[in-house]
Amino acid sequence: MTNSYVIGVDFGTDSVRALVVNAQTGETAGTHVHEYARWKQGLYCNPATSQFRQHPLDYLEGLEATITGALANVSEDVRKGVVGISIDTTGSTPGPVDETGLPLALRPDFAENPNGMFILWKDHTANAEAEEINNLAHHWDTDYTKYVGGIYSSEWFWAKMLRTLRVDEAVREHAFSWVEHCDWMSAVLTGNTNPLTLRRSRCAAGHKALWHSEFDGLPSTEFLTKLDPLLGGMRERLFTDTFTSDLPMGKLSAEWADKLGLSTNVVVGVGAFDAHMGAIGAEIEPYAFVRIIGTSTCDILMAPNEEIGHRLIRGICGQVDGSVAPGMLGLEAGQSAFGDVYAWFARLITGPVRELLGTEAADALSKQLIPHLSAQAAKLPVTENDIVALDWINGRRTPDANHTLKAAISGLNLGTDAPAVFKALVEATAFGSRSIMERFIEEGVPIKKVIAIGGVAKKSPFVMQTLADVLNKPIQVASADQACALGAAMCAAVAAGVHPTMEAAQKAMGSGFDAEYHPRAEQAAIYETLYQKYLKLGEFVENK
Ligand SMILES: Nc1ncnc2c1ncn2[C@@H]1O[C@H](COP(=O)(O)OP(=O)(O)O)[C@@H](O)[C@H]1O
Ligand SMILES: O=C(CO)[C@@H](O)[C@@H](O)COP(=O)(O)O
Repeated sequence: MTNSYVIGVDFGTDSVRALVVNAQTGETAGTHVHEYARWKQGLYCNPATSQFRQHPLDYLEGLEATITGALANVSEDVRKGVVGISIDTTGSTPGPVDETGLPLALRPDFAENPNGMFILWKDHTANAEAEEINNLAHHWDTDYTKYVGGIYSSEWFWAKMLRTLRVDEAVREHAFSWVEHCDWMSAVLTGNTNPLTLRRSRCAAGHKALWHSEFDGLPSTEFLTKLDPLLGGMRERLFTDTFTSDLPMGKLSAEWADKLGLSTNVVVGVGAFDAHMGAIGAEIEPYAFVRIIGTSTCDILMAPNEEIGHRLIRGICGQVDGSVAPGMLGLEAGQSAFGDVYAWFARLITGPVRELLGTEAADALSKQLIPHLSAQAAKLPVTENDIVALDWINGRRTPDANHTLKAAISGLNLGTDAPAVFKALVEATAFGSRSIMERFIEEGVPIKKVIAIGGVAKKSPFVMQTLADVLNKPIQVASADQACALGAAMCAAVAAGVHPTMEAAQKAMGSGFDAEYHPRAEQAAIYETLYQKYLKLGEFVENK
């Protein structure tokens, strides 16, 4: 049998990667990673106001660089054998586009305007708009938030669009429609970016844009214009149908086939979010809880529609038929900051070093800091009197989204040193994870196993052991270094017809697990007490 190959492209927060994978065996034939040049310089962002924007040129450059890079050293047989490409991205990361589907920032008049760019998932500039959406939805005939946990978040599509239309007259005038990053990227490869006809992802639409078949698609025009007359006509300029990622978006355009050195017969699959395709790559199965642990966490659970579909799960990021695999309910939750909590602490320490001793010293320190703090923190005993911290440094995504919340650290004294604070921060991220797990269980969704993927899961045995102790459950870490890109490749294999179902693609292409963390009974018992303290501190901060 001749082998066919598929390409999975994973657009993360800081970088994008592509994997060329044998669709029969799952073996990697080529890979390439690219960092976003403008993002790396901090352009168009202002962390103090929670503004995080990404320029579409960063994405286009990354798309070309990663695919050509991943194909650079493969044989001619492999290149000719490529039959499909699928893309995942972060989300909700929407941007305004003109009538041709061109992101406004690609027009000369918007080239430097952050409001014409993609609004990254972690941008929380639309807190007020999210609150308005919640207030209106909770008093409307149909509560449009019911399938997204009952709370709309400022990380999502409508809040970001509404806020941008309000604050920027030029965008208001020129934004014909809006697209999610995952939809635009896949559309670009097909050459059809027309916002009225490109195939929109079920995953993005259902989890972030309040799309549901029960609502005949998006919320009604009455609802949207009541929210703000600025949204008048927008429903018609968006979409009614949505598509699951087993389906093709189209075929590679002549322009991109030429750029990438591939054929125009290559199928481009419908896009989805990184976490959802990552869950496929991590061989998700019903009631497995897959945690993508990196800058943030995104937690994905999949359950048969007939078993959970009738139940509304409170405070999560949505339950969407087909957001992971067709025919299954995909449930999403997560933490707005996980590794970002550690990154913040590292910046706190390296910041003055950078100013006083220069970049070289700060960079050298920065490289070693988290591994060093982890090693030191791992030596500390776990006691009931330890420092307790909250992980809400970028607000709380779940349970019960609230991005106005802030983090806190309690229990410091003159003896507290950096490893002790770092340990408390790691525990805080684990307690945040525990509260998500508890919510699923309280709502009647059992968790049969925990699987982890993502940078932190791969890099930090200390964090993973702490997490296993706090959850008091074993955690399996998927072997794939790039589980999201591998999941995208599996989706491409189904969209291109190599495998009939996601399950079949997982079976053929999955790479299993290479580490397992087991809870340590002594620490797990102490963490029961510390978790109660975490909940109490959270209650205090939330209600003060
Ligand atoms: N050794 C480490 N231990 C714990 N966290 C780490 C370590 N190295 C990096 N991180 C964290 O990993 C996060 C990046 O995760 P990664 O999965 O690589 O990226 P992304 O979230 O963009 O996909 C950063 O927030 C960083 O603080
Ligand atoms: O929220 C989602 C998906 O719904 C993620 O895209 C978001 O957490 C970003 O993930 P990363 O931490 O950059 O991997």
